Amino acid sequence: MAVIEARGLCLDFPYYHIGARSLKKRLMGKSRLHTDPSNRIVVTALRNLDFRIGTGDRVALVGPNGAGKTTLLRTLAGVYEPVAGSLTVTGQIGALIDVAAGMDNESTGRENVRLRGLYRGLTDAECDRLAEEVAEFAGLGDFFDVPIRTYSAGMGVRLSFAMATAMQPQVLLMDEWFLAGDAAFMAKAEERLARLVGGADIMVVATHDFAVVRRWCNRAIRLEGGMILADGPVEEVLGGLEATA
Ligand SMILES: Nc1ncnc2c1ncn2[C@@H]1O[C@H](COP(=O)(O)OP(=O)(O)OP(=O)(O)O)[C@@H](O)[C@H]1O
Repeated sequence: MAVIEARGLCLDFPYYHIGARSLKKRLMGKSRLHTDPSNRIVVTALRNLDFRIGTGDRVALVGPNGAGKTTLLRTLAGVYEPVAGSLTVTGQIGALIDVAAGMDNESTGRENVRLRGLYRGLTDAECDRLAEEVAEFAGLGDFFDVPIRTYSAGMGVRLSFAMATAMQPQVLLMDEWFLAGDAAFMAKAEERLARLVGGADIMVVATHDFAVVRRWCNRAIRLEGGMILADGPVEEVLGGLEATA
């Protein structure tokens, strides 16, 4: 059974390159910036978050630009380490967050898929099958056997999507880029996405698109300034957001 539990979760980003004292003074008036014990400026991206997400929850992270949605997703995926509080994620994670995350630019599409499969503990034959399956869905033709640094943005999305959706996770974490494919690809992708979401115990998606929230989610967490302003059924949380828009 999959569970995500956060207690007093906090995350800061240090700004290493900001050294000038006058600049520091100017920035310090802003509420999310402060200095750490080493006198570096840090921005508080997530503040004191408490929540529990359990099996069956399809959660939308909503809120304005800079609210902390992507940072929270990446923290759930283990990309960032909290600076305070605790976070427990039980269940195998599948992340559709950064298109190129975990990919080697100099390797081909096929090599990248095989590497991912080996990392997940698949046998050689299973990796071959996985590569064939991804190749067919991504529809990259001969480009599947060319280094991925030569891919266009759309080709990168196709490969990442096909790869990320080829293995069923228990905890599915998604940023809204999955909607960015071309129309023909998305028509094909939607069915696969629905299967992936249906097969996951937990889904968390960061999005600005209320239609996406209403279609795919049963719960929404509203973030602003790195804090949780509301957490509950979709209509309740979106209603609060629409009222303040
Ligand atoms: N790598 C980073 N280094 C420094 N600050 C960062 C970094 N990533 C995010 N931040 C800061 O953390 C805060 C939250 O950003 P985040 O990207 O999580 O917001 P978001 O809600 O996903 O916004 P958007 O809707 O614009 O994608 C912002 O103040 C941002 O400037």
